Amino acid sequence: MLELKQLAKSFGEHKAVDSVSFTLNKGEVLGFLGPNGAGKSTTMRMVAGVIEPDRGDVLISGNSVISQRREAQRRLGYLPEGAPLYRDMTPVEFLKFMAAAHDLTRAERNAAIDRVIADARIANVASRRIGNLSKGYRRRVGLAGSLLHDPDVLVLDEPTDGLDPIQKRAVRALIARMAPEKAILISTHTLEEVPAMCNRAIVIDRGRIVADGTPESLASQNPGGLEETFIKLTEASESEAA
Ligand SMILES: Nc1ncnc2c1ncn2[C@@H]1O[C@H](COP(=O)(O)OP(=O)(O)OP(=O)(O)O)[C@@H](O)[C@H]1O
Repeated sequence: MLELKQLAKSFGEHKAVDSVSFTLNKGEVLGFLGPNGAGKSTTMRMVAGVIEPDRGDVLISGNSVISQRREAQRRLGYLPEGAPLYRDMTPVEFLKFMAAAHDLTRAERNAAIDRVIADARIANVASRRIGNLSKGYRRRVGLAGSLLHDPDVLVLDEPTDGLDPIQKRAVRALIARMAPEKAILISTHTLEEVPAMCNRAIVIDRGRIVADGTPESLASQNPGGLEETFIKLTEASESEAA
């Protein structure tokens, strides 16, 4: 469903993403892990077609984000880092706007909006101004927007950031419900939620993949579990940054 082919992006002299390749199949929920500045968001933004790679390509259900951009984006749901834009809209207005961008018919639109409001649990704030919502609710409005067109592939940049424990659990449950029909790529800094949410994990460091396996297999490599494996794989870049 999702294929990254030797994806690369530099900012000036700095290689943010350095030849990243992997394939994600239906039913896979991939935890995309790495220290600050490792290249996670840059990779996700290239997958979403927000920035162009210097080299490589991304196929979404067989469609290139470069040469078949519209078809590719039709099959992709993307939750960017941070809050959604359009702070002056209400969630319902934002979702109508997103539905129009996806060319949904009026009947499809209304059904889809009802579905994602329920899934993201935002009914109680649906008529308030987005700019006045808490960080967690804004995150959930963004998540609702990414799910509206029922995409094959979901790219979620820190979807549980800013959520309280109850809402984190609700988002994990939603991801688990959607997982069998989709390929889902999730970045997170919360390693404890990886085994609960993901059936595969990739660690990226200085723009390159340094580990790819199940959360259990990565955790079993060290007595301290996933956290110790993560630190060992990425400590060189931490000391470089210091
Ligand atoms: N628009 C940009 N211009 C210049 N440098 C950038 C830009 N976007 C990202 N970078 C740099 O590219 C590198 C990778 O950044 P990226 O945001 O992809 O990392 P990340 O793994 O998502 O980090 P974090 O966990 O902190 O969100 C960093 O060194 C960052 O400073």
